Amino acid sequence: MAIRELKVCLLGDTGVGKSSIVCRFVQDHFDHNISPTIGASFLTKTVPCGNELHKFLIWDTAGQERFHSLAPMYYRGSAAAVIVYDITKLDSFQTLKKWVKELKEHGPEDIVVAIAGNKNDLGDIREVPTKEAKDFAESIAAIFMETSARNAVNVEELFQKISKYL
Ligand SMILES: Nc1nc2c(ncn2[C@@H]2O[C@H](COP(=O)(O)OP(=O)(O)OP(=O)(O)O)[C@@H](O)[C@H]2O)c(=O)[nH]1
Repeated sequence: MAIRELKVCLLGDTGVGKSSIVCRFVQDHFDHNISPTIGASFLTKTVPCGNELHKFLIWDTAGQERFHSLAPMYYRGSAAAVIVYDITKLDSFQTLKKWVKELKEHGPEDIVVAIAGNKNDLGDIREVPTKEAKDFAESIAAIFMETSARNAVNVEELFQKISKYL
């Protein structure tokens, strides 16, 4: 079976759950005490897609502001970017919009953008309405999903969608 390599990077505010999403996807594991990423980390996972195998080469970037300038190294050359916000933090949705703008200005022209509203297990303290995020995603032709790395909701599905798009 042919193996296709797909480079994907994760972007978004610190603490939104980028590493947790990757950890759920790659290892099917969740860690309440996961440490903030320093610089970036790299993981891979291979999944079947039709007659092919898709090998995701995943760059999980650090969301802390001091690492912002490193991000272009990871999104340049990426086939897809997953931009993550935390549904319980309106600020993280504003940060997501800044990432969308930066990708538009400096990212690869044909990059597939997926928006993930993470921590949807915390719906009772939600600050970002689903409709607002969905409408925004539609306006930029991005994939949209609300996920929970903790409860393994829509994480696999998110990467499957990206896989199909690519
Ligand atoms: N309730 C809940 N907590 C989550 C979820 N995903 C991540 N967390 C928690 O949120 C915190 C931050 O998660 P990380 O995965 O380190 O966030 P990050 O976006 O990678 O952060 P940086 O590495 O600093 O950019 C941790 O305490 C996680 O356990 C989720 O789906 N639900």
